[in-house]
Amino acid sequence: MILNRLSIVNFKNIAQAELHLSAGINCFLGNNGMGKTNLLDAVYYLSFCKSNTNVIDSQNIRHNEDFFMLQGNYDRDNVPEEIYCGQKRKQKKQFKRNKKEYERLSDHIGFIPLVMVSPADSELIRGGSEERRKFLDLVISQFNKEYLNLLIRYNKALAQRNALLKQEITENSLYEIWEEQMMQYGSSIYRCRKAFLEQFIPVFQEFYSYISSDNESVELRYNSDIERGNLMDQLSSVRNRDLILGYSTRGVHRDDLEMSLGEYPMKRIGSQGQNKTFLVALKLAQFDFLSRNGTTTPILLLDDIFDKLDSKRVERIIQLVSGERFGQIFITDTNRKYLDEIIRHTGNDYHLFSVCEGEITKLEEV
Ligand SMILES: Nc1ncnc2c1ncn2[C@@H]1O[C@H](COP(=O)(O)OP(=O)(O)OP(=O)(O)O)[C@@H](O)[C@H]1O
Repeated sequence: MILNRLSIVNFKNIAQAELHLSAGINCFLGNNGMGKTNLLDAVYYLSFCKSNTNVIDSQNIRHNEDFFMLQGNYDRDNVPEEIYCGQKRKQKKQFKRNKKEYERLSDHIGFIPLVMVSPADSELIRGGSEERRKFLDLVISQFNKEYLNLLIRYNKALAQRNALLKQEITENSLYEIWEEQMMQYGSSIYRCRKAFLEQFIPVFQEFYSYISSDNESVELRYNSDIERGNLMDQLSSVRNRDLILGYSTRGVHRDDLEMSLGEYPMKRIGSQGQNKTFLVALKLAQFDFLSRNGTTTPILLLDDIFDKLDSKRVERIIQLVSGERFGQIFITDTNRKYLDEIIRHTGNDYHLFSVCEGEITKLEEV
């Protein structure tokens, strides 16, 4: 998937931009607060029909303006595709593919596959288990449509059981209906997560080793209550305790991915650079997985990922993403002098742009 041309009007601090992009690496350089992330967010928007940072659509309209407009002209395996998004204040957004408006935005999601790595993703490591389940669910549901259904059904049964617990109902038969469903859907969710991780973990480890030049060993371990035995039996055995707590303490809604560096938890002992490497390796493994299981190579957005990484690791990441497994890449950085040099050494096609107070200008390569 290649974004050849991007037009932006009034999106956040970008008043107007018309960019012709490289099919290889596109690098956006500028000081803090200039609009680099906003530009990547515009690319993200055209894939996911929403901003990665701001959930309220109208807040993405440039201050004191009435609308924003984004248009991307893509090459999807040699087929041209035009994606348009228009948002006026107090109106529903318009989203069109080749000038035809989508009836449901969900029909578009997945059509322009994209993976973004941004500083906010550090929650994946530092945050609670919910962040990691969200990550698993997002990646799996992008290629397995049935998975989303399983999650919906499981969550419904869980909500019903929790409602009984909150009302302090003690009749066993009422619980059993929902506990059976939690077991049935939960076991299927477990199998999907397990199968996904069996493919995902070796790729993640391969990427981490490459970026860290084999200096550290990292692990990802999947933990689930399903592995402790029959879920229905477990739920019935903890029912009295759950009644006191008012929520369900067993099930796949508590699954977690244990992340470790050597023998210790990553979030406790990892340095900032090691955490960043871990995160980049996770997201690149997500990219690899989507690429293998999807119909076209995703676009990769790397927002401000080089902060806290030493020059060796930056170089390894650039080498990795400019290799055959990756496609078109967008990178932001704050005027890092040697980034230009590293990219030039890869021999890939690349464009450099400067971003200054929302104005984007193409820089000539030296
Ligand atoms: N709706 C809006 N209208 C006008 N300006 C906006 C709007 N939303 C955000 N901004 C401005 O965009 C700027 C932030 O841009 P962005 O996050 O892209 O910066 P950046 O270049 O990525 O910086 P950093 O290097 O610090 O990450 C801020 O100055 C903010 O005020």
